[in-house]
Amino acid sequence: MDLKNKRAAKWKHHHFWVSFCHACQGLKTAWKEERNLRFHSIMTILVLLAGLVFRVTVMEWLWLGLSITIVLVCELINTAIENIVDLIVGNQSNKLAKKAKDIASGAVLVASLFSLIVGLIIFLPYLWHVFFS
Ligand SMILES: Nc1ncnc2c1ncn2[C@@H]1O[C@H](COP(=O)(O)OP(=O)(O)OP(=O)(O)O)[C@@H](O)[C@H]1O
Repeated sequence: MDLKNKRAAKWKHHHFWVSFCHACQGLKTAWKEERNLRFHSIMTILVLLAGLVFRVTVMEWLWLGLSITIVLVCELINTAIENIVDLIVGNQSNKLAKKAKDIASGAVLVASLFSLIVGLIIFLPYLWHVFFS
C-alpha cells in the first residue's frame, strides 16, 4: 500500500453507526451553512402541515414525499458540489467552476419546479373547495 492509499485508509470506517453519524454531521453542517436548504426545509414543514390540514390521500402523501425528497437531495448534492469546487479553485474566478455550480443549481431548480407543479395539482382542488364551494 503506498502512502496515498494508507492516508485514505485512515479515514475509512466500516462500522455502520460511524458512517451514520458522519451522515448526520453532514446534514447538520448543510443546515448551518446553506440558507437555501433552510428555506426548503421550512417549505417542507408548511407542506406537511397543509397535508395534515387538508387530510390528503395516501397517494398524495407519496407524491408530496417524493417531491420533498427530490428537492432536499438535490440541495444537499448542490451544496457538496459547491464545497468541492471551492476546495479546488478557492477564491479564484474560474469558468469551469461557474459552469459546475450553475449546473448544480439548475438541478435544484428543476426539482423545485417539479415540486411546485405537484403541490399545485394536489392543493389547488382543496383550496378551491374551501374558498368556492
Ligand atoms: N470560483 C468561481 N468562479 C466563477 N464563478 C463563480 C465561482 N464561484 C461561484 N461563482 C458564481 O456565483 C454563483 C453563486 O455561487 P456560490 O458559491 O455563492 O453559491 P450559492 O450562492 O450558495 O448558490 P446556490 O444558490 O446555488 O446555492 C455560482 O452559481 C456561479 O455562477
